[in-house]
Amino acid sequence: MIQAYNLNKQYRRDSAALKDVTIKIGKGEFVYITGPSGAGKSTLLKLLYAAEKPTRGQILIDGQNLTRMGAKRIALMRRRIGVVFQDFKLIHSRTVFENVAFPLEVQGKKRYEVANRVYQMLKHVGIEHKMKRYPLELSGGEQQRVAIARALVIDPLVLIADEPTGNLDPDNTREVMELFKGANARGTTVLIATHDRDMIERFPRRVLTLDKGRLVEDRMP
Ligand SMILES: Nc1ncnc2c1ncn2[C@@H]1O[C@H](COP(=O)(O)OP(=O)(O)OP(=O)(O)O)[C@@H](O)[C@H]1O
Repeated sequence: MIQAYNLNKQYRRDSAALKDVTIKIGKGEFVYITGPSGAGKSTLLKLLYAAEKPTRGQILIDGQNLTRMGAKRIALMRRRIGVVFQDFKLIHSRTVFENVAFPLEVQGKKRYEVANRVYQMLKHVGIEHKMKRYPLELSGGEQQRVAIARALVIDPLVLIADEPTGNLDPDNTREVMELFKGANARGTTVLIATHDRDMIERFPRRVLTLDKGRLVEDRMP
């Protein structure tokens, strides 16, 4: 599903955020990316969802070479990737419902289908009673669930989450993990960057460890 070969990323000439990272992640896998602060976790994810370009190396997603795609094809590929950011990146001027509807509208789905799927997804993450509220009227855990609903509503091929539980209490963390596990059980490949050792121990899965931009360990549970 995801193949990355000899990925290098230099934001500045004199330092590399990623050095020769090669990874293969199969369809339906659930993978953690861990490592100390500054190790390159967010950078790796950004390359995989094409928010940044590698300085060197190749990325194939579902057999398609991301590094050779033009802007249009990248936009099409992005529609198949759900991303959950640590700071949620919800649109504050839109309601919860509108935030989750957005990726479906971009796909050109019909209005009744959008309404139906958004409602089902909000119910799934347990936040349908707040669908008319605006993001800043919600707690951090609630906003996180909206962000997850927005990522999952498109039934993504790949779900990418950067420190998704960084600001959550243990109960919310558990619920978020259940949502990710559910998406994974339905066939979505899941990639999570995290510092949270507890989470990895509680839900053991494959762990890729980065350190100073290098992949230093690839461990199966
Ligand atoms: N936009 C940028 N411009 C310049 N340097 C950057 C940029 N983004 C990241 N870096 C540098 O690249 C390195 C890797 O950063 P990255 O954010 O990928 O690490 P991380 O493992 O996700 O860290 P954290 O756990 O603290 O979020 C760091 O040295 C960081 O300073």
